[in-house]
Amino acid sequence: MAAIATAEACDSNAALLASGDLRVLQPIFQVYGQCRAFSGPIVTLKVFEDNVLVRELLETRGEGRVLVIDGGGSMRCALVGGNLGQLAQNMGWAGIVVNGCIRDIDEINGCDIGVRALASHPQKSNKRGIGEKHIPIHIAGALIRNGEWLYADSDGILVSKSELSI
Ligand SMILES: O=C([O-])CC(=O)C(=O)O
Repeated sequence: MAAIATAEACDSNAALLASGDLRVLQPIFQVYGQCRAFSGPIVTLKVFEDNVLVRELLETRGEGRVLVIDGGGSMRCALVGGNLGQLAQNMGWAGIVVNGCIRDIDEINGCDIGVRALASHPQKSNKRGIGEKHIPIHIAGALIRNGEWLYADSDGILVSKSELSI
């Protein structure tokens, strides 16, 4: 997929930024995974210290989409680890953005996907299966809706109401 540079996208889409159709996530994320730049349609998920639904979604075909998880910013456990990173790669997801923590960082850094998360944490999450898929979420100062587009590179992360053209 042709990469769109986030800085260039901001410079050339001032009207979209002003209207809110293009949003810049606050720079709170650490960079993990082999793909420093990635983009795709967004699948949203809201959970709290429970990653059963994360696995459920990553077991479906990614088709170049990006899973964006609102984990409530919890610093008490990891929502994604090496197994789920490998699963995401194998199922064709472009990347995962986590408002929360991840673990098995060395394994995740070997996966051919892009990953952003707040931090690493060695402890696994609960396995109750509680959460909501495909709902609007609010992370890093931005509202994110299922089906919108995400663009991430070394400069930051953008969310766009529709696909951006170069
Ligand atoms: O299963 C989990 O809770 C997450 C994990 O450690 C992995 O994906 O390897």
